[in-house]
Order: sequence, then C-alpha cells, then structure tokens
Amino acid sequence: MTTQFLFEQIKQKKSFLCIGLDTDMEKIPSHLLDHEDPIFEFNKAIIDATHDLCVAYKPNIAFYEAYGLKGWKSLERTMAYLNEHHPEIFTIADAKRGDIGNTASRYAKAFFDTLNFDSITVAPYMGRDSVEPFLEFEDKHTILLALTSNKGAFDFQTKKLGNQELYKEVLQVSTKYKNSGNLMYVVGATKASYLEEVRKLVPNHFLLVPGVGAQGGSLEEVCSHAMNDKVGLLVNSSRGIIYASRGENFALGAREAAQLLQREMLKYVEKVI
Ligand SMILES: O=C(O)c1cc(=O)[nH]c(=O)n1[C@@H]1O[C@H](COP(=O)(O)O)[C@@H](O)[C@H]1O
Repeated sequence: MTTQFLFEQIKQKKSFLCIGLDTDMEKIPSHLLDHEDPIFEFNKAIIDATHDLCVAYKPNIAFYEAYGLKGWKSLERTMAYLNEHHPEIFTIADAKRGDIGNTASRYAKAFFDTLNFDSITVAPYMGRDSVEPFLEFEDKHTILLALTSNKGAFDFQTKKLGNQELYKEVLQVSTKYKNSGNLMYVVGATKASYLEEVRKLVPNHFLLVPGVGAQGGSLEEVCSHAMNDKVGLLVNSSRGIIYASRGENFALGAREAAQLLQREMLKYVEKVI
C-alpha cells in the first residue's frame, strides 16, 4: 500500500486509528474458548465491529508466537481475513525484528510475502544492512523504533551519541538508507514532548504512535506536536480497545472504545483536509 492511499483512507474515515490485536488467550471472553481457534474468532469479531473506525490493525506477533503453531495459524487466518475482506486497511506486523542482512531478508519475506503484511516494526540497533533488506519491497513499509513508549527508552535512546541523542541519530542516519521513502518511525505517545524534535528531522514520514489508552499517552498532545499536512500519524491503542469490555458483548465494547478515539481524531483530520 502506498502512503498516498493510506492518507486517502485517513481522509475518508476521518481516522488515523490503529487497533492493536494483542490477543491474549487469558483475557478473551470464556465463551470463545470452546471454538477451535479462539484467537481468530476474537480477532474476527473485533475486526467486524471496528473496521469502519480505523485505518490500521497491528497484530503483535508475541501474542501469537506464545501459542506455537496454533498461534501462528491464528495469525495467518487473521491476515487472510483482513486481506480478503478489508484490503484497504493497513496492516502492521509488530515483530520488532533486526538481524544481519541475509537473515533480515528472510524476515522480510516471511512478513511481506508469506503473510502479506503492509509493514513491520524493526529495531534499528544493527544498522543499515539489517534494515535495507526490508526497504527493498515496493509499497511495503519498515517502521523503525526511534523513541519507544516504555521507561527503558531512557536507558539508551535519549543518551547522547556525540552531539545528539541516539533516537535523533536513528532518525537522521536512517533517512540516508536506500529506499528510505519506505520508512516510518515508532515514537511513543508517552514521549509526546519529544515529537517536535522528531518532526524537525522527519517532517514527512508517517509515525506509528503507540501508548494512548492503557499507557496513558494523550492524543491531543501527540497531534499538536506531530501532525503534518498528510496527518502523518497512526495512533495505536491495543488493550484500551480490545479489552474495553470482557463479557459476551466484548465486540460492542471495543467498538465504543474505538469510536471515542475516532471522534477525537475527526477534528484533527478535518484541519488538514
Ligand atoms: O512497536 C510498537 O508498536 C510499540 C512500541 C512502543 O514503543 N511501545 C509500545 O507499546 N508498542 C506496542 O504497542 C502496543 C501497545 O499496547 P497497549 O498499551 O495495550 O495500547 C503493544 O503491542 C506494544 O508492544
């Protein structure tokens, strides 16, 4: 998917919401556990109830890998369902991969070709040759971790490397990689005060911003510091939406939680269209 198409979707839906499919067998309603594939049934119900309110879904791969082959099958079925019924929705494999070049190209094949994701999250730590194999894929996007939402982000990412912080170095250096137009960046909503600095270095790239909802980040702050003329943001909430209600009406609860965020987003989208 091109970023222009993604922008068209944002304008059409008046939303830049990404819903995180961090589907945990221990948290899904018990009536689903009788199904052959409870994780897929849960995801399908969430997708059916929310697809008109969001422009992206982000399955976090850990939640699938945790169940071995069964979990991987649930992921495959979820992706097949999305690609068949909602090909207009941007999909993010939250896999946070990163390895030497020939291994990176296998990861890229796994997520871009085999599972047909539009994008993948990648750790920048191993540098250029670990990232460029992902960037070779046309109309697929590599979402580099720049400044993450967790406390540990301060261990390394905000430490100075020479004259500037490591997260800035990641932004600046990676924009020189081959096919860097295929890059997006992760910046946590809990680090909203850094977003102006981020935008100085990457004014045009999309940012994936997790951390509203369960981690307490503010949508208003994120938008005031980081929106560009194509919105340029995908704001993710996982637990705050998919576990908003834990009973048999969980999908309706998820819809209501997604709607609250989408209604707030609407006013920001209207500013740029
Ligand atoms: O790459 C990510 O998506 C990510 C980066 C980051 O800095 N912080 C972060 O929370 N995430 C992911 O975003 C999701 C946040 O989930 P909630 O806190 O439940 O909304 C999880 O899947 C995290 O793994």
